[in-house]
Amino acid sequence: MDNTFDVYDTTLRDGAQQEGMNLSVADKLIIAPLLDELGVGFIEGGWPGAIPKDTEFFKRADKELDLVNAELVAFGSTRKAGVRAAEDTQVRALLDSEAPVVTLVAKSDIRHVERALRTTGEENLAMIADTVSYLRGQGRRVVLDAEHFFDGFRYDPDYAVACAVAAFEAGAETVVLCDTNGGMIPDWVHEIVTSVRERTDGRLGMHAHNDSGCAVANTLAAVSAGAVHVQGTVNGYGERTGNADLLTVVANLELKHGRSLLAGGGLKEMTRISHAISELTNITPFARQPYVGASAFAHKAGLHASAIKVDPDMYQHADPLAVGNDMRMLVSDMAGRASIELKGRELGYDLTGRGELLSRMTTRVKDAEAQGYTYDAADASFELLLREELDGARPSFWTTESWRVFVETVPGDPTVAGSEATVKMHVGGERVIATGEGNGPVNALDHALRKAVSPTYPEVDRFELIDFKVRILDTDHGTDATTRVLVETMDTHAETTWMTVGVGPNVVEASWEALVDSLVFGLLRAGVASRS
Ligand SMILES: CC(=O)SCCNC(=O)CCNC(=O)[C@H](O)C(C)(C)COP(=O)(O)OP(=O)(O)OC[C@H]1O[C@@H](n2cnc3c(N)ncnc32)[C@H](O)[C@@H]1OP(=O)(O)O
Ligand SMILES: CC(=O)C(=O)O
Repeated sequence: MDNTFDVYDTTLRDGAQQEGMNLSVADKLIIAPLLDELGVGFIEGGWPGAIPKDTEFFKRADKELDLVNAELVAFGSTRKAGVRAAEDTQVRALLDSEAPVVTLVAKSDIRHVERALRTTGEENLAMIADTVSYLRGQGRRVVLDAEHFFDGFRYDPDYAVACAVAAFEAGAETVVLCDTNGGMIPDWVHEIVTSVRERTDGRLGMHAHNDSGCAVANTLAAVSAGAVHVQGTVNGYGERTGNADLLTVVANLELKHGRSLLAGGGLKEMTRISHAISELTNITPFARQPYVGASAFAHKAGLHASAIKVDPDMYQHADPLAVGNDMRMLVSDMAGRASIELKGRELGYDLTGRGELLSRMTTRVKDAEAQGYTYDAADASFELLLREELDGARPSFWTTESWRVFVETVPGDPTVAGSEATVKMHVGGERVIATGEGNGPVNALDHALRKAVSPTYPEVDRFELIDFKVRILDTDHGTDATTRVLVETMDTHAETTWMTVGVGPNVVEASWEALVDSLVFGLLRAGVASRS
């Protein structure tokens, strides 16, 4: 048996079956080269003949894609019952796609054959054999996805194995055992794959869905039982709870089993490619995704930080750089001096040997967090606090004398709804009074603040507020509860973002604090000197 190991990506086919995902042909043409760059061996592009967009994708892929590492695969089903493979329109569409590899889905659970296909077990075996040998005769490499294999095997092992044997005898290079309903657990998978290996000597693969939460573990169990082909999707996209996350599967096989699977050392590109594909699918990346998630190597507990200071391996199962990710320190009420020191280092401040300062900072962070501040989400506010401790005073570009805001609504007249804010400040050596209008009080304050400071600090015009989150902290206090506001700001020139936090007895006061800090931090980061 050929023991070459296949990494087979089905993001563009099974991944696209995820609720809410809608990939255009153009999206697929951008994602395919990213998968190729990752170094997978196979890219399943879709089902030509069934889905018009996929037919179009293969037509354009033939001309527009220049894959270096991967073979393009067309997916489709075996011929229909009672029809010759050569006359089946779906099979014809697979050939017309010009893909060098075809993956056929075939029923391998006798109950599905009889109840869903409404045909006999014998005819289904003929459908598999005919379609595989016809495509082989047309010069295509063929993989067989044995649908519902595990459930089918548990019900009637002889029939499930007969489907695999029919495919091998007709020339399929690999039979992929599919946990289509995703309900398997690793020990069942290991036992079944082992048993199938005892009954056939062809190449076996694994295609797992995540309904039991075990898709990655099931894939690894299949590999340890002898499977030599793994299927999955980037970021675990897929129908219902998704497919096995191919990134996690491959990272585990490379880093724990010591195999080299991705061409061109693609492992190091994994985090970047995962996030680039999230952008294209328009699905927010999952922060806690193994290996590539933003939180995958983020440490919050003070005790972890104190050991990490000695050696990062003490609290990390793998080197984040191996998958193109990075270690991050989170500062919160769980921080200790080591957390502050490491966070400072991450932000570019060497706090080695500054024991007293670290103790003061730790106390300030814990006290502020007890009031509702949250620094693990607001690095910029943490840095301002640190600067204050280091310089002996908070960074300052102006002083605020007062601000006020009022809201006007006339019931029944939506044109009157609006807010107006006035700020009185000392900026650039002058007393400035500025007003701003907005559709709400925070918007009006933001306008007034910028109007007051931008003649002296025109840099603020490039700072854009891109996200604003409000959280009521004492939910049992109703309208007089403490409010926390998180503001995300972007420097449109530098294309960097930062988060600031404000806490107050109401949303407007909390917002003011977060807004002021966002501009102050932006000016500091842009290297602007105080002109006050
Ligand atoms: C487990 C998986 O995820 S497999 C991939 C599933 N992906 C998709 O279904 C997406 C693309 N699907 C489609 O566009 C459509 O469902 C199509 C074109 C495939 C079929 O649509 P229709 O022709 O309208 O068929 P309909 O939905 O009525 O029934 C499915 C037909 O496929 C047949 N069929 C189902 N599985 C198989 C199979 N493995 N081999 C051969 N025929 C099959 C059924 O028997 C039924 O045939 P019938 O028309 O003779 O009754
Ligand atoms: C083939 C496939 O997608 C499945 O069985 O889940």
